[in-house]
Amino acid sequence: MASFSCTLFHPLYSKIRCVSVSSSSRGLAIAAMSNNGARYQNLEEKSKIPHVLSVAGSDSGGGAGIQADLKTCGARGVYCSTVITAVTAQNTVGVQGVNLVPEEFVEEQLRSVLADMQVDVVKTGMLPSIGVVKVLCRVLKEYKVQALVVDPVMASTSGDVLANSSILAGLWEELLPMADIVTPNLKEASALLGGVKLTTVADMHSAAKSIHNFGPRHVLVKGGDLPASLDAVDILFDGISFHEFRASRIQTRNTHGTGCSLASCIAAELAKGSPMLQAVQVAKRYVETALNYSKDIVIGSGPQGPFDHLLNLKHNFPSSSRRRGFSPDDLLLYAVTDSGMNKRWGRSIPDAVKAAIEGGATIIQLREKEADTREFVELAKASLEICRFHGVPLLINDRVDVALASDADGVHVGQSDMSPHVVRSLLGPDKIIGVSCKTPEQAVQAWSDTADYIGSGGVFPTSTKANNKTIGLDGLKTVCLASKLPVVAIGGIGIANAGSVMEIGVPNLKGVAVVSALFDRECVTTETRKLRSVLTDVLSTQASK
Ligand SMILES: Nc1ncnc2c1ncn2[C@@H]1O[C@H](COP(=O)(O)OP(=O)(O)O)[C@@H](O)[C@H]1O
Ligand SMILES: Cc1ncc(COP(=O)(O)O)c(N)n1
Repeated sequence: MASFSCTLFHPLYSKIRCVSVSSSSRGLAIAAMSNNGARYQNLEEKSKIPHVLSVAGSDSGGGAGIQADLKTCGARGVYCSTVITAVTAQNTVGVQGVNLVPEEFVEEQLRSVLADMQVDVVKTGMLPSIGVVKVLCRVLKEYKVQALVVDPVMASTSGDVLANSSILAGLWEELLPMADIVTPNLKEASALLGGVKLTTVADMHSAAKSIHNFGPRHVLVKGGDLPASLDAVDILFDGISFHEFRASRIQTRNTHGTGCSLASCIAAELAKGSPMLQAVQVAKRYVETALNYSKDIVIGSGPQGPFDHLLNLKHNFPSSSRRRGFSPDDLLLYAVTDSGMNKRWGRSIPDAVKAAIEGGATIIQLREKEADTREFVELAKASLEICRFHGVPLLINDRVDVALASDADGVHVGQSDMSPHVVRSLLGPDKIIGVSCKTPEQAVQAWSDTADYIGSGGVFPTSTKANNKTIGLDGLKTVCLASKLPVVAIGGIGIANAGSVMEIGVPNLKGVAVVSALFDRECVTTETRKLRSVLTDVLSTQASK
């Protein structure tokens, strides 16, 4: 094994550092580091967040080990600190190299974190030598934590050895008796039991019971590798009863790191205060969802890829139809669908969307006041496919749930709908949020509520919205002048008056939103094309001034 030349691990490094905290008690360490212990402890009570310490190896491929633990805890809303026991050169093909961190430096990392950082749960992964196991057990005896989760990592799924059998004695005699749960896969369970063959769910039951004799409070034997099993079955034994956790087996090559992620998710749930059974249940569901979500992503060319812990990669970057960011110019010709009108003309909503885009609409909003939720989601998904193909953003009127379920590009809300601030917290930083505003005060509020644009109107009387007060061109201009956000005008706008709206002379008025003038007509494409040409003429006149 290669030796370390990196300064980080140089023995001198510890000498030139400031005095380390040597208190053996977490509470004492915190008080010692504060000028005002009482005030600090008060703060601790108020803002304490669940904290998992992962003691594991680094996986350069980012799918397993420390990297999986960090991502899993992040996804579950739990803070994760790390003690690195080994650095591996690893990818989707296998493990090309392993470099061990010296035991003394593992100990130094452990003490740094445990003395200071209020760890709730310790989760262990790759412990590459008996020396590291012993150091860990010694240090853990000094610091009280709520729970210890042991994933007895011995080999990667590619079959490469990450810890040899010399660590077994340390597991049997010292670590397992301290563990609240140990989570071996079939091979690890077999190794812990001296090489017995495990090929059925019944074998998993008896293995869990035998491993329990080493002293852990719970044993979870994972069946990800159970041959010929349609489901992914895991067996938990708590010393009295067996519990079976079953998930459908996801057909995917992206299962690298499932074991690490399951264990760190259990640790995260325990840190939040869940009982063991519930923690395992949530963790199992988390892994299944993440695998299902990322079953088709392609990272690396080897036989085993990582999965998407944050359930986000595919979401944000569909390879062929990636959505670009929002631009105020998207507001130029804003088409708002109305199911009643389209039905009258014998058109489905996706057909209406397609026709509007072909005529030159630059953004689409689905406004469905009558559709059932399930139908609305399906309409949104079908419309989104068309919008993505043409690079046109799709927004949903009012229904944040439908936007989330369909992965639409954003939501438009009114003054009595969910606050844009809350919508933002649900949709995240990338989605587009629009707000209807009639007054300058509402426009200012929309900006501080993190909206992307405002819709202002009704500019002219309209039959589309009952009891809607009109603000006229003067009202529109007042709102635009107060707004730091781009504005789209709405309400009774069509080919005949769109020019007069765009000519009110405020630079942040970026376009017109139209319902009846496009969709209460026989040919949506023709009407959209005519309106687009009016708007293009206004823009070119403005540009030439
Ligand atoms: N293809 C799959 N579909 C669904 N769940 C799976 C799949 N493969 C593994 N799991 C689950 O992932 C978790 C980790 O199991 P396993 O892959 O056996 O561990 P390890 O990564 O330690 O080998 C278990 O809950 C297992 O049931
Ligand atoms: C650093 C490190 N720790 C753990 C694993 C096990 O993960 P898997 O069984 O999914 O290969 C790994 N491959 N690398």
